[in-house]
Amino acid sequence: MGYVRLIAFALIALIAAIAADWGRDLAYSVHAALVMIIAAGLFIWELRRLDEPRALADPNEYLDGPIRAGVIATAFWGVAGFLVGTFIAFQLAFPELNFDWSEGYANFGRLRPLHTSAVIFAFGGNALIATSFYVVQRTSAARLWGGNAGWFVFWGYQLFIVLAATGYLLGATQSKEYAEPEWYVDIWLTIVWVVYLAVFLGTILKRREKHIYVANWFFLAFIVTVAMLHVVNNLAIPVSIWGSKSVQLFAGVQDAMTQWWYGHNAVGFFLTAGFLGMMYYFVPKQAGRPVYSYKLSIIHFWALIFLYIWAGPHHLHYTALPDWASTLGMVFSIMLWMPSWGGMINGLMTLEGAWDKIRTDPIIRMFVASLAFYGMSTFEGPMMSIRAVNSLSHYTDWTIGHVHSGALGWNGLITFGCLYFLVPKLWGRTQMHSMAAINWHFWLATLGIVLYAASMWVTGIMEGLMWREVDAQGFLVNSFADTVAAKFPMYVVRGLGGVLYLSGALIMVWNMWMTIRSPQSRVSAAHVPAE
Ligand code: HEM
Ligand code: HEM
Ligand SMILES: [Cu+2]
Repeated sequence: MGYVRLIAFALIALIAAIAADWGRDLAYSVHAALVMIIAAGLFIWELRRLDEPRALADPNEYLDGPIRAGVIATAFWGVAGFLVGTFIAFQLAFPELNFDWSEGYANFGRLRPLHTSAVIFAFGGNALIATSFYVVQRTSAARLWGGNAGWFVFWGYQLFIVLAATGYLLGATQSKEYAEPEWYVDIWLTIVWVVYLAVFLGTILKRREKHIYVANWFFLAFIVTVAMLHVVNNLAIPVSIWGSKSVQLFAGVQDAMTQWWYGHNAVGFFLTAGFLGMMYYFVPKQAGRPVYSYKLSIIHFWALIFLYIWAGPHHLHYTALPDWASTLGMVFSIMLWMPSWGGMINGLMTLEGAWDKIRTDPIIRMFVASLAFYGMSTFEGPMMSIRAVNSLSHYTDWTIGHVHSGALGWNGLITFGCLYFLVPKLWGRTQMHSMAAINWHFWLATLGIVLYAASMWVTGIMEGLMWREVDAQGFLVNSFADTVAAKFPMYVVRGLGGVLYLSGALIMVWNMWMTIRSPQSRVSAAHVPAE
């Protein structure tokens, strides 16, 4: 087995070396060189441990290594993504920050996809992979399936992130929002994702608990649907296998519809279903209370996944898309309000009998605030999907405000709560190093979100109204530049919101570091059924 791997690594290094040499563009050559270095490194590593005896893993212990790594990666990419977000926020306020010397690499246009991918896929994705591996093992009372495949998923996913991020800076993009990576990065992600699905499903199949806990339903829906979305939206033909450029299979409005079917369900399954999986395990655990209603969880699960899939056309109102399709998207979006609030209610009501914890437990407070923002953005979304409302909100900062109340509030806060839950558990500590620091994090993050969302609602509605303002003769009153100038103060406020949010995350990193570093005895990780 060791020799097979040696040969494989050698072959990959060789092919990558040729690809780096023949590469037709910079991003492709740099990526090939990177793959070559990694494969060569793995070759040497494999060679050096060839005749070392392999310690057999104890099948009665959970595989927590990839989860610990995932927790650290989540915090790391979170800070990186928030930092880029804050920087591009200031670039919009102060265009001089698009420096001449970094033009073509670090201007707004290149950094924006870096931000969105870093926060959604690197921060959110690592959080989802780590928590799903944690939850599926505990609720199945079984070790992660597939030996070290969990490690492959972790490292394979980090490689995907690095290829995507460096690709954007070097100019490789297929120009589809949230699906910017080019064809070979997409293929790599597909491989990693299929292994992820296998590890997750394998663990569920060998479970020693009769029931599949509801959190796993949500995680599974997330993994399966993202696989489907990713493959269909990335159907493309490379111009050459020695270059990064590719041509999309679909064209025109069909391509746009495929893209927003993908984009909207990235929200629905990546940023919602997966995170609801987190919610269903960590909120009851931290509150010490059972889930409010299993019946509700099943009803809102099926309603959510059935309705989300149809709502994509609300991103394409007033376009070449036929009216009926846009109406369909609008109707399904409005219906989506109900299952969304079903999830929020189930999470919040789990605290029944433990409401006092909002005052005493900063982690619970994060979960509750997160659910409140989830409720808020899933009320705002259906409203924005109404054609008449969308004619005002579309193209404005209102959309950006909507995005970030969901992303910073719901996804961000729930992830922080989970990290605070996981770090002491995974490193065998009784609790986080500083509870006061969690409190600080909570307030900095919340204030940051409020500044962000409030400023975007103000500029968004303002610019929407300015664009449509006409005088008595029917002429437009404002030029586009007028609206940009009017937005300046609000852009500064948004940037400050980012600074606050980022500072909170830095405090979390310090707190995690202090907790992991502190000398305490390790607790064993043996199976506890249905923990
Ligand atoms: C410190 C925190 C953050 C700041 C300051 C920030 C800032 C920004 C800025 C300035 C933009 C570009 C807006 C524009 O083009 O007008 C943006 C876009 C975006 N950000 Fe963030 N961001 C932050 C955190 C996050 C997080 C945590 C997520 C997701 C989990 C996120 C997801 C997005 C998305 C999806 C977009 C694209 C929105 C669209 O195209 O409608 N951001 N962000
Ligand atoms: C019932 C739930 C939701 C509905 C019906 C909904 C609906 C909408 C609508 C109508 C838009 C504006 C489209 C446009 O004018 O271009 C939008 C944009 C967006 N929403 Fe939501 N939303 C929902 C929940 C969420 C949540 C919870 C999040 C984040 C966690 C989110 C993230 C986004 C993002 C990232 C965009 C910007 C897409 C772009 O780049 O243009 N949405 N949503
Ligand atoms: Cu949508």
